[in-house]
Amino acid sequence: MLSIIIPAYNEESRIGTPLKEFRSLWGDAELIVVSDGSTDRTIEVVKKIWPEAKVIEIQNNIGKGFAVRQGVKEATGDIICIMDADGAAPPDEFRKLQQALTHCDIAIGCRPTSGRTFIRNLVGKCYGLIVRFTTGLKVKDTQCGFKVFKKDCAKEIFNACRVDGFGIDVESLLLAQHFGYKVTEVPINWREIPGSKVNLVKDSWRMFWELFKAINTVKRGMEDGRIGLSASVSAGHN
Ligand SMILES: Nc1nc2c(ncn2[C@@H]2O[C@H](COP(=O)(O)OP(=O)(O)O[C@H]3O[C@H](CO)[C@@H](O)[C@H](O)[C@@H]3O)[C@@H](O)[C@H]2O)c(=O)[nH]1
Repeated sequence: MLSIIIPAYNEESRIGTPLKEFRSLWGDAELIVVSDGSTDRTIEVVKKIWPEAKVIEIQNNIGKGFAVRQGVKEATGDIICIMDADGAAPPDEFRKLQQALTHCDIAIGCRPTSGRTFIRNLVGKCYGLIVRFTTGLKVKDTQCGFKVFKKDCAKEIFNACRVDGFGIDVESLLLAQHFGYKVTEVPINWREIPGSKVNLVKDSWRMFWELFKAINTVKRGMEDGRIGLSASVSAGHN
């Protein structure tokens, strides 16, 4: 079974299209939408299109990372897909990531760079370089909002995650690297959808701070034994 987790903050105008598209192809999936502090009709739109959806509503706005962690806790599917609410990833791209899971634990979309504004591209490239330099991660597109995990691996990783904002994308991959999970990047089609919630000034600072925090959390977790090799990897099941 597939669980789809969507962190959503004031997404009434964007979430409808991807929900309709995904429902037509993956209608049996368990959909979990996590909204923290949305002040618009996001939840109504979700319930109208996908009445069986599990909706987690939190009163205050905390951030995408916090929302994703709550969603993963609730997920029961064997495969967990975490995706953005804007519908940038066409639904049939899921097949490519699902196929990749036959030889890895985490498959993440790798987006074409066309379609983004110059400044967004520049900030994204600088952030990516700093991430690779400070963490040794080999992943090119850590921030892609379309990622698929095997269930146990998602549960272990997100249970150890601590950051609440957009830094979760890097923290989860950093933990995957430390636990010894195999990550594959898969080139996917992508549609740039207007209406991003990312504030280039405020969120960039927060993402750098969360990168620093994630590196430290992993380091401390390894020192105190909270973070070690994953149970399945150390048992040789991988
Ligand atoms: N629950 C919740 N969800 C949030 C919040 N902030 C953003 N989100 C959700 O996070 C997703 C990504 O936000 P977008 O508004 O679509 O921004 P984007 O520019 O397309 O995001 C890109 O950059 C982010 C930062 O690098 C990436 O995290 C994201 O996956 C994507 O690549 C959307 O589903 C949005 O609703 C929040 O505070 N709470």
